[in-house]
Amino acid sequence: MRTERANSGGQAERRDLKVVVGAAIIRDGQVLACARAAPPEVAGMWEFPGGKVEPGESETAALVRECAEELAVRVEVGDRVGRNVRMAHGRSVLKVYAARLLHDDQPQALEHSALRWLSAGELDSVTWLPADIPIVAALRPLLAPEDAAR
Ligand SMILES: Nc1nc2c([nH]c(=O)n2[C@H]2C[C@H](O)[C@@H](COP(=O)(O)OP(=O)(O)OP(=O)(O)O)O2)c(=O)[nH]1
Repeated sequence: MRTERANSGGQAERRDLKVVVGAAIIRDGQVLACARAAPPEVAGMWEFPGGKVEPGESETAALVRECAEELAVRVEVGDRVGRNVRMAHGRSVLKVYAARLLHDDQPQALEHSALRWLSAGELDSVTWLPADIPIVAALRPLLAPEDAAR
């Protein structure tokens, strides 16, 4: 995405803002959380499946592609969850969308070290990447209050 901002001299300067999209895949009132396998600084922290939107690609198409690459699932992308979260000193922005699995596809951890389905009461049981924290708060009301199996 191209944006403009004023530099210290008050002049507008162009810069590229990278968009990272994440899918909050909800099934039976639980959201799919994914543990990053790399890089080492964030390995073991939890995120939504997704990644960078490629040039010319829509955010929806990027989510469909990333979910297929990372989890081998087909998804339908729904509404935005939470706000835009600036990352990397403002050079990128995280946007999360609700999504649902299609055709009874079962997620596989092709690129993550673990996958977990979390109810609202379980959202705090994992350490989320810092940018995800405001998104997780917005997600909470969309989920079942607790693990239905308990
Ligand atoms: N996918 C994803 N990335 C997130 C989340 N929260 C968060 O801070 N990030 C950060 C981690 C990374 O710095 C960046 C996304 O990078 P990525 O490695 O997943 O992107 P990608 O799949 O396009 O990977 P690559 O082509 O650059 O290897 O956004 C999240 O919930 N999901």
